[in-house]
Amino acid sequence: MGIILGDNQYGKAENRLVRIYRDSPRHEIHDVNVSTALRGDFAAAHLRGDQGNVLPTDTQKQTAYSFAKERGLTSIESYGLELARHFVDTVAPVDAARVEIEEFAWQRVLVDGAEHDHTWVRKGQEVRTASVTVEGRGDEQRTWITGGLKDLVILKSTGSEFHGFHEDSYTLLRPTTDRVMATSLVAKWRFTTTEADWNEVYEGVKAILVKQFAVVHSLALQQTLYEMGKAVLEAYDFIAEVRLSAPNKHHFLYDLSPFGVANDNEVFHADDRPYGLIQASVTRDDAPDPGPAWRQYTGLV
Ligand SMILES: O=c1[nH]c(=O)c2[nH]c(=O)[nH]c2[nH]1
Repeated sequence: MGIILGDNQYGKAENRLVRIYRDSPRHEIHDVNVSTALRGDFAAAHLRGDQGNVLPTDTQKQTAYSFAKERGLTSIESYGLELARHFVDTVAPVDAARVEIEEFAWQRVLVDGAEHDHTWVRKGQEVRTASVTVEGRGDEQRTWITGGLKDLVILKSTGSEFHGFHEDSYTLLRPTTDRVMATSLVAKWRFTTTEADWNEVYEGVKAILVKQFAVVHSLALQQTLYEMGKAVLEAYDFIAEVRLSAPNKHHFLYDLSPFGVANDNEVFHADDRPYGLIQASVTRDDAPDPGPAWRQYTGLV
């Protein structure tokens, strides 16, 4: 029997970094959580404790902070690309680098109706995400970029049905033609370009996802997810695939009949678990192979 080392990767996870642009009185802020991982020739470290090929995770951290100034941080996709390329291009044992980033949004405070230059409140809304994977050097170099969002909590109070489902001897669920539909959406999309107006695309994709959730008359969360992904692919020809994961945040009609009180879809128990977890990927039929685009490091993005 032989024992071999399998897939491995290592890096510094969750560097909390805030980059402030203060070149004019109106400052800009980017509040991110960056994780870097290196893949390559690290067998000696695992098999013999030989660190000769190992760029310390501390160095990866220092690079992440310095690059926020040296290379800039105006979008998480472009910043991730700079970092990932740097590790692959300059560290010989590194075959591939994976950078995963979460961005927390801040909203300018309004003072007397005007946006303040250097004060924000944290937006409680969704977290923006991105991953960049760079493999190989020179002409052989290949790059995969994904964008995304998570924790986008969204609810519609009608326009959602669920009936006609398969029933067996364990089925208790009653069909409904009018229910609350709510989720905390996780969406990820895979780019086929390495150059885009990343911030504009992010806002555009988010707007499409939200609009579809609102306007699609839903016969199931599955159908809504498909329509959301499809609309994104129709709008952006440089996005090849959209992956969606949506917990069905059940709102159960509360039984007020013991009190002789009518409840016509007005009072609900918002249950937190268990929840249906609906996941779907929507892809172009000619999408290029995803390669390592979805090979995760932290699992946060
Ligand atoms: O949109 C839904 N999809 C399901 O698969 C499902 N299953 C369930 O019990 N409720 C729902 N709702």
